[in-house]
Amino acid sequence: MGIQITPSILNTDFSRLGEEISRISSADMVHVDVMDNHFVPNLTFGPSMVEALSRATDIPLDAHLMIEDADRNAPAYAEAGASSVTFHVEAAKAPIRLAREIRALGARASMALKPATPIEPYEDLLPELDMLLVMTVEPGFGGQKFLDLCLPKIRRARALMEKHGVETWLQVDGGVSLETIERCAEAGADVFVAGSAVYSAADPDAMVRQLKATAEAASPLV
Ligand SMILES: O=C(CO)[C@H](O)[C@H](O)COP(=O)(O)O
Repeated sequence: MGIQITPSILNTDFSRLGEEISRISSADMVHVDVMDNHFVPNLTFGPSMVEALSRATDIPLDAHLMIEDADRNAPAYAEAGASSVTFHVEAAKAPIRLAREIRALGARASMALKPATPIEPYEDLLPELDMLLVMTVEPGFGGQKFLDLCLPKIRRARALMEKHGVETWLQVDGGVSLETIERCAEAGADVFVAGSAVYSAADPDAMVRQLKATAEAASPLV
């Protein structure tokens, strides 16, 4: 699949989301940050918004669920039309069963790790996942500073994927910009969420293309 850029719409104008998405036509996916005001101290979208967005664009929706009780709540986002559904392992009681349920509903199953959550206890889950998300900020808000301390985890995750021989995508999310994307790509990430970097640019679509070219130049995978 190569390098993918998935702009986050978290810091856009929610009163005109369709237009905001039409400004990033080069995006590989649209990253939809779902927050429940419990798992994180912020509140955003629910399944009905994902369903509405799926009608507003042909770009696949990448739903990142920062919500409690993922086992019960995540399948609704696959049913709502998200192409990829990411649950947090910290909020899931039975991650393997949940990943299988998401796949059975026709979506890509993905699991996220907060900055302090290690990958090693979950390496046997990798064959069950289409994508692993390594958070590079504390989840909850856009516009935060990239945490360099997460880079070793990205490297370890890539090494574990090679060890298990899986095709799982490795996504990074939080503080990704032209300044930080090279470090993530060099460490082995291949899917990049970028919110403020894209939407604060004068031409968001040109920024998507520039981020992609920068990551491609730095990636050992391409
Ligand atoms: O998951 C998130 C916050 O919890 C956002 O996707 C992320 O922070 C994107 O915004 P930015 O690129 O501005 O950091």
